[in-house]
Amino acid sequence: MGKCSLAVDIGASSGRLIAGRIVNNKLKLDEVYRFENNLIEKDGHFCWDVDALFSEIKKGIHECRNKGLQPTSIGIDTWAVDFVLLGENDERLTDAVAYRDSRTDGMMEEVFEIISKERLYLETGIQFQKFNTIYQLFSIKKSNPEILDKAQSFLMIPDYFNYLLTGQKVNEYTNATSTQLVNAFTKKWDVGLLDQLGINKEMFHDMKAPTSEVGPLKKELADEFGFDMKVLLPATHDTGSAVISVPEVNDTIYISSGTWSLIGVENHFPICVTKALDYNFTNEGGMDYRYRFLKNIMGLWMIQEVKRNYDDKYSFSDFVDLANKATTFQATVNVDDNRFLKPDSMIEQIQKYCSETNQPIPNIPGEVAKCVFDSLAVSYQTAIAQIEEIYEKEFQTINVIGGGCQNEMLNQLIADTTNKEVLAGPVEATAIGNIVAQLIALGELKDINEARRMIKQSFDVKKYMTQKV
Ligand SMILES: Nc1ncnc2c1ncn2[C@@H]1O[C@H](COP(=O)(O)OP(=O)(O)OP(=O)(O)O)[C@@H](O)[C@H]1O
Ligand SMILES: C[C@H](O)[C@H](O)[C@@H](O)C(=O)CO
Ligand SMILES: [Mg+2]
Repeated sequence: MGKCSLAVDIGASSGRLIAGRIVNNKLKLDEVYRFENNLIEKDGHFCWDVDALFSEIKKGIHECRNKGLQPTSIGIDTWAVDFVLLGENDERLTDAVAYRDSRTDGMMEEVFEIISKERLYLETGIQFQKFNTIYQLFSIKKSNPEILDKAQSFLMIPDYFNYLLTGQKVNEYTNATSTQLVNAFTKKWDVGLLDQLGINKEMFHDMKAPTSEVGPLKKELADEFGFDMKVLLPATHDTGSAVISVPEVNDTIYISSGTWSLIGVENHFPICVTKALDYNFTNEGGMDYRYRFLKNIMGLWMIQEVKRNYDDKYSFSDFVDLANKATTFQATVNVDDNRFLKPDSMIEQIQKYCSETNQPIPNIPGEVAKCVFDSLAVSYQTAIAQIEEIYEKEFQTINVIGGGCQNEMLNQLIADTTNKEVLAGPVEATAIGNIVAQLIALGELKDINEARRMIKQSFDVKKYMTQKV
C-alpha cells in the first residue's frame, strides 16, 4: 500500500481529499475524493452541514484503501472564522452558522462602542469583516447569552473535525488569528479583549501551531478504517496552507483565488499601521509564526453565484469562453460592495449596480461574466497599489494560486491591468501546503524553505505578460 499523507481541504464551495508523498524528490499528488460544500438553511440561519462534511471526510478516508493508499497522517484545513461551541458533555450547543449569515449585521458597530476600531486593530492586526468570529460570538452573547454561559469548548471548524477524529480539543493558531481575538504580538488569545466583551475566556483552548500533532485516531475509527493515522496540524486556515505553496514568496504578491480572492504578501512581523487599517489589510497568522499581510476581495464567489443563478447551465470554463466573446461589453462594479456578500440574485445586484452608476447593463451570460472578471482585475490592481504604497516597494510578480488560477482570461486581465508578470498555479495550492506541513512534522521535509523548493520543482506554473501595447 502506498504510504502517504492525506490532506483534507474543504473550501466554501468544494472539498477534496488529496494524498501526497515524495517520489524521486518531487511531490506526487493523488486526488482521492471530491465533494460539494453548500450552505444549508437551519432555524433561520445559513449554516454549514458539518455532519454531512464529516461523513464526506470518512468516505474519502475509506476511498484510500480502494486506491491502494495507506495514509500515515491526515491534516484538515477549511475556510476561516466559523466555529461550534460544545457543552460540558461535549454536546454541540450551536449549529455551524456560516459567516455569510445575517446574524452579525450591526455587531461590529456595537463592539466598537466597547473597544475602538483603532485599538482592536492595534492589538489584533486583523481586517474588519462583519463576519469575523468576534462579531459572531457577540451576536450569540446578545441573542442567546445562556449558550455562552454553558459553553465549555470553542472549536473552529477544522478543530471540530480534529476533535471528532481524535477526541482531542485544540485550537490551531493560524485559523485562530482570523477570529480577531488573538493578540498579533503575543500570538495568544487576547484575554483582556475577551473580558471586555464579556465572552468567557475559559472555553478557548491552548493554541497549537502547524506541524503539531493532535493525536492518533479514536480506536473505533481506526478499527472502522482498518488503519490508524497521526492527526497532524497543517495551517488549518485554508489560505494559510495555500500561501505555503507560493515558491518565490519574497518578491511576490500572491492571490489565493477561490471563493474569495485573498491578495497579499508574506511577512515576519505584523503591520498594524494606520494606512494598513485604512486600507483594511489583515495580519493573519502563518506557518512558523509568519504573517499573511493580505486582504479579502469578494472573489469568484460572484461567478459561483452567477452560475447558480443560471441554474448551473454553464460551467466555469463556459463563462470564460462566453466572457471572451463579449469583447465590446465594458462595465465594472465595486466587488467589495456589501450587496454582493449574500444576494438572492447576484445577476440582479450586478445589473442594479451598473444601472445606478450609469454603465451598460450586462444582460447575457458572457456580459455578466466579463463584468465580474473585469471588476475583479480592477480590485486586484487597487489592492496591489495599496500594498506597494505601504511597503514602499514595487513587486514584479503576482502568483495566482488555487482553483481560480485556471481562469486564463482573468490571469491575462491581471497581467494587462497591473503590467506585471503573472504566474498561475498550483491549482491545489491549499492541499499542497497542507501536505508539506505534515511532511515537515514527520521529518520527511526539513522546513518551509525545503518544502517550497520541492513545490517549485514539482508543479508547473503558467506565465502571463501584459498584451497591452
Ligand atoms: N476550469 C476552470 N476555468 C475557470 N475557472 C475555474 C475552473 N475550475 C475552477 N475555477 C474557478 O475556481 C473556483 C474554485 O476555486 P477553489 O477550488 O480553489 O475554491 P474552493 O477551495 O472550493 O473554495 P475556497 O476558496 O473557499 O477554498 C471556482 O469558483 C471557479 O471560479
Ligand atoms: C471567511 C474568510 O474570510 C475566508 O475563509 C477566507 O479567510 C478564506 O481563506 C477563504 O478561503
Ligand atoms: Mg480552497
